[in-house]
Amino acid sequence: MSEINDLRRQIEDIDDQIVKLIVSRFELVKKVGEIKKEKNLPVTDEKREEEVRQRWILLARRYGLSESFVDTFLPILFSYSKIYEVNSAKKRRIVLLGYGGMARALASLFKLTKQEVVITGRDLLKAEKLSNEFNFVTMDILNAIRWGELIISTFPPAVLLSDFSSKIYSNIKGKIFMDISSSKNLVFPYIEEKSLKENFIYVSIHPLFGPYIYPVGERVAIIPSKSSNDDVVKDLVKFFRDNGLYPLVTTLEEHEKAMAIVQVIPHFYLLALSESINKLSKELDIDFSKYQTTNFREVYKLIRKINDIKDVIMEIQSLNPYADKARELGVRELNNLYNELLEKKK
Ligand SMILES: O=C(O)C(=O)C[C@]1(C(=O)O)C=C[C@@H](O)C=C1
Repeated sequence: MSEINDLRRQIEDIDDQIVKLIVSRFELVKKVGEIKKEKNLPVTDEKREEEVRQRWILLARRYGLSESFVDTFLPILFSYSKIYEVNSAKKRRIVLLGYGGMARALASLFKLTKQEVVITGRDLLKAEKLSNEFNFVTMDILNAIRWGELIISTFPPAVLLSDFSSKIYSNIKGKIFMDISSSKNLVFPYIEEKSLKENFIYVSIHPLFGPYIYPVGERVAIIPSKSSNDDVVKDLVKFFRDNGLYPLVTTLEEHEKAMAIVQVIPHFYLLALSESINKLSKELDIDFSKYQTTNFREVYKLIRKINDIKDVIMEIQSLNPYADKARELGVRELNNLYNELLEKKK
């Protein structure tokens, strides 16, 4: 036993050093973040991440560490580096409409950059619960939009198109309003028209990440409308960059096409895959959880994630204008593969 204890003491010594070294690394990363902010550069530098990864792989080979350790550890290290890199940004009066997962993700970023945030919605108790999590403030909707300067709605499309939201649109003259819908085909023209009529500035955004906190370095698509000019867009690009995201200015059409590729098809396959796995395991009467391969574990993680946000996923499937085309193609490709494999058997 004393031998184990002795070894454990040595392990603890090494842990002390690892933690100290990681913190020293973060201190340096923080300085990189300050320079990037001065130079208006985004937090994420994918090219540099690949360079760092290649160095780590060489080191791993030299010292006999498995490469899979590198590929598991480095993404975690990078994601925490990015949190350290986000500094306080110019203070804006931000109103978050809604208190779901995406509101929480955005609130966590605004906490890092020390923004002034009011969280509101139809249920003020729920709004208050989220506000308390980040030490922000809750007000009723009308007071909040009177106070705010940037209004970010996390409401679903049906709410954005309702009389309830019309009341908001008619009380935000001169302010910037953003929605975060994944499919914008219905809501964009509707809010754009409202913005021209009610004299507010509409810029549609789509955070390209899920409802997880501290999404530093993730992308956000920005879609200008007829009521926004170049200065507003430039200001928002800087705003999102300073708040730790990677802004991408695009058009409504390009956005919807891109989402057909990166959301509609993958979600469609994953939902079908989820059902197929469940049904086959029942039919064959096998508890597959005992037999998870590493790849299966990754795939199943994704399946669980998308099942958690099934409402949003079904909404995208029904609202994206290219969804029918994407799904038809998806089914056709499955059939082709099925036939190809059948042919091989003959
Ligand atoms: O070198 C940089 O630019 C950093 O910000 C540091 C670092 C890292 O942790 O090594 C973190 C994030 C970037 O995406 C790339 C690399």
